[in-house]
Amino acid sequence: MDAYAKVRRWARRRTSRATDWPLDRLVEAKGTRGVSVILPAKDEAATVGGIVSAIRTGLPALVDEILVVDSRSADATARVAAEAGAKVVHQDAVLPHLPALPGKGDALWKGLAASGGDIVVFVDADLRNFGPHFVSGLLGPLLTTEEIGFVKALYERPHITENGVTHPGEGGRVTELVARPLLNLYWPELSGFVQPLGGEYAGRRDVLERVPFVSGYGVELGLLIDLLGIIGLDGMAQVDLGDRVHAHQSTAALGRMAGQILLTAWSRLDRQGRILSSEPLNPYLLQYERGRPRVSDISVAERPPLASVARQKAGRQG
Ligand SMILES: O=c1ccn([C@@H]2O[C@H](COP(=O)(O)OP(=O)(O)O[C@H]3O[C@H](CO)[C@@H](O)[C@H](O)[C@H]3O)[C@@H](O)[C@H]2O)c(=O)[nH]1
Ligand SMILES: O=C(O)[C@H](O)COP(=O)(O)O
Repeated sequence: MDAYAKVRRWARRRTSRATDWPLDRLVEAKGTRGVSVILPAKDEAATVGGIVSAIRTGLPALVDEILVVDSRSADATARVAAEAGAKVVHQDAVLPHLPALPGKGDALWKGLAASGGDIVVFVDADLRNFGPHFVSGLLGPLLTTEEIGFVKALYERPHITENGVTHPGEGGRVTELVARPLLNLYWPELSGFVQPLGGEYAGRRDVLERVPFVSGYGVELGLLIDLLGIIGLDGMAQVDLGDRVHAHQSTAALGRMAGQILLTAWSRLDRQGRILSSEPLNPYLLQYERGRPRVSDISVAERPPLASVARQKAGRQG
């Protein structure tokens, strides 16, 4: 039996390219719906301004709100983003009655809470080759196909070394070494997503508010798995955006990211009743830096579906 027949059928039906979605068609399809673009940003002063400007000047008729969530930056991220024309909120200032949590997933969830669009696009703030097609491409299937509730980007990912040497197709190490094997093991229906960990995706607010957001780097894997349970594979699509160039993290940092992704997968297996956990998982990771041991806390917490949280406390305007 061909285990991937369903995935191939889905991929044929639900994969498109950014060039399939011309702007005039999208603006017409948008109608009166509001679109918010949310950028989680921790120390991204070097890139966030250019991305905000490109969205603001390139997609004035398509994007109603650009929101940068300053994720405890130590640099000028907030100022640069505001000067480029974004609305900026600090991660810990949104829903401040809740205990603060660190991490990208929490920044996204706070962005969802503080934004107002009917359709929400998430874009990483460290992209080096951003163009407006990142946003318009993701909006294409959502604005034109009622049954689609979530759209994920796919792209080619080079690995660029510190000396500037480019290795085409070698980016996405955690994707290839951890996420893809995990998905194929336990959720093979999701194996058609070419970039399951990519930070660029979009969804309908009413869909995104029905799923939890893992606080750290497990957020993308958690969303895919949880959305599969809510809207099914056919409610999801992917769009080819071409190439994506971003800032690479060290191997040790990617080890901690991989740990958070494994913890997220484990929590979903547990929730789905697919494992019997007799003792709590160890939330620490022991790594060796040039032979020297270093222990990191890689634990992840979770935010509940936003719909279950009092809306008036979200700090929304209007
Ligand atoms: O505590 C944090 C950490 C990161 N970020 C931002 O999140 C985005 C992506 O973070 P980054 O550290 O650059 O992640 P990558 O190494 O690029 O990891 C990839 O894989 C992760 C795990 O799935 C995804 O979350 C990322 O979007 C994806 O690009 C960037 O804008 C960061 O500034 C935050 O807002 N808060
Ligand atoms: O998605 C991933 O696998 C991580 O972001 C690592 O990507 P990189 O290997 O391109 O840095």
